[in-house]
Amino acid sequence: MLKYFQNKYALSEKGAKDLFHAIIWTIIMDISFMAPVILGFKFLDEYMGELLNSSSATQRTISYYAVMSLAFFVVMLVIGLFQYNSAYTKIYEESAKRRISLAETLRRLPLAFFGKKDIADLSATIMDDATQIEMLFSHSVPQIYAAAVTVFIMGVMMFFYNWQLSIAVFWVVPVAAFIFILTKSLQKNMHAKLYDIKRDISEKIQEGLDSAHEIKAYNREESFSNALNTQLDTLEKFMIKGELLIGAFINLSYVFLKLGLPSVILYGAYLLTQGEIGIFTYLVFLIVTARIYNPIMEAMENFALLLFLNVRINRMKEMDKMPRQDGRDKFNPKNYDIEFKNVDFSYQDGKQILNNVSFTARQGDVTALVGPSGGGKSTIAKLAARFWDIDKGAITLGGEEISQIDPETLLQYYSIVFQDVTLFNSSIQDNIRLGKKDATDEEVIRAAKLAQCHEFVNKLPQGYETLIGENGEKLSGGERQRISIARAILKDAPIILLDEATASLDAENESKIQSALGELVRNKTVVIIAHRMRTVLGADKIVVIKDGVIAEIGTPLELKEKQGLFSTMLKTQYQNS
Ligand SMILES: Nc1ncnc2c1ncn2[C@@H]1O[C@H](COP(=O)(O)OP(=O)(O)OP(=O)(O)O)[C@@H](O)[C@H]1O
Repeated sequence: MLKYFQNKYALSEKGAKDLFHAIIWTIIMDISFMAPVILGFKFLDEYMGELLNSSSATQRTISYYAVMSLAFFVVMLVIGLFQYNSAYTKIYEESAKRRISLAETLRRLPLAFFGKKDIADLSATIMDDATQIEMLFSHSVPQIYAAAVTVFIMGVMMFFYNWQLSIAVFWVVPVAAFIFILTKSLQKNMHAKLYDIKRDISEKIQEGLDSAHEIKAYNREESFSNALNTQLDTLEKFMIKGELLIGAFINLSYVFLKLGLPSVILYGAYLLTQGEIGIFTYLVFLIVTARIYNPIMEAMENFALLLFLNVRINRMKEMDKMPRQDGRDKFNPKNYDIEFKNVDFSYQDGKQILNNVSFTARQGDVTALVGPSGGGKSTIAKLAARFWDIDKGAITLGGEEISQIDPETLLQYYSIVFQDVTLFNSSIQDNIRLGKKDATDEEVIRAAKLAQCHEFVNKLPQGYETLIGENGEKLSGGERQRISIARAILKDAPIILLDEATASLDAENESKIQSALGELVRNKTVVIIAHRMRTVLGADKIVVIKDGVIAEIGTPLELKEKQGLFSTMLKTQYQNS
């Protein structure tokens, strides 16, 4: 049973146990709620009997039942507390664990995953789905199981009490359940589709927020909001259609359930007139019948919600299956040479991007990756830092395969300066300090000076304390890039991965960044994605990548003399400059 809960609802072992306890306590609570009715009848039975017999015990009977009622009240209160604790407190604890485990899954996903995968989808799974699941587990799941067991127990008791009237009470249940089950696959499909539509809408909104500048700059506001409105219209129409269709079926099954009470009234009256049952039995059945359908209806409503839960749980299971990156925490490479050995690689879409790539980037050398756009240069740089795991071959650092090293441990040895600099909405000082969180103010300023930041920072109103806005929006492109270089200088990692994207900068900014880079790369293993031939000519080794394979490899001089792709690129760039 526990294993079943674990698999079906993606729970931890403890979570499955807690759910089981919650169900048991809800059953006890449901049954205890029937107790006042039974007690009431017992009282009426005795009291009326005593009244009719003019017995003197009436007063004692009232006191006895008053004490019993009080005792039941206390017992129900205690049961209620246990039920609340098991169904709510424990389930919220499980939910907190679930969120942490999802976050842990995210932490273990390949870093590059976050570049492509929609963040809206991931955050929806962690926050929204986890909240919905939490609600359903505390409010619905225990109630469904408990209702089924409670109604079964009550049914058996009633059957033994009077089987003929019990048939009048329960004949409607299988009919209503049958109609309800007919809608199950309809509801399942509807929930899955609804979930997809909602996800698309949140992705669209996220996209709008991310590219608000571009949308404005290219005057796309109208077409963007039209597209969003169309999606919202689809959602509305789909929800109305689904509600009408499913609502019709569900109401039909409720109507059938309600037929139970008239059945008992009529059939009971018949049995009464035939003298087969007494008035007391008739009344007991009438009152119990009036109550017994409520848990069944509640269970049906909850069951409908549960179908929605499946969609969300499947989404979580999907996330659990994503490729995780694990590895050793302990790593002391004997040197910082990075070696690619016959590496094949494809992204998740399966299209092969790199084919049999082999080269070594030696410690103390600058290794430049050059080649036509889309050839695979950035992919190689990202693979060198284990942003993704490769399909074939090996990538080693200091002779050890990086696929065996925990990514967080590995990244301690890297400073990465890519084109798309990410800055945080805090002070310049904090943004630089990201490179080394315990750096002193002096160290931060030293790195800023080396990265040619000090001058522009001093001109800002609050200097290093100046808040730079979302992703550094208050800074120029060159300034943002120099801050990211300062960060890398502060980190002082032995390996530098650098996307030298300075082509679009003005001459002054470019030369400033050049001198900052010169400082950064001194005596390190440097892999640079080079766009300008000036940098390339100073490199120790050039690797020319075209269509995912190494077209040429050698020193600048060797490649110039070879008169191949590199020499053509060199000439083209000189002609254009
Ligand atoms: N996350 C990704 N998922 C799927 N394909 C990708 C992903 N990133 C890159 N690609 C594809 O891999 C190929 C190589 O891309 P990459 O960015 O490595 O090339 P590049 O040589 O650095 O190009 P550029 O000089 O234009 O930056 C391209 O065809 C690109 O479309």
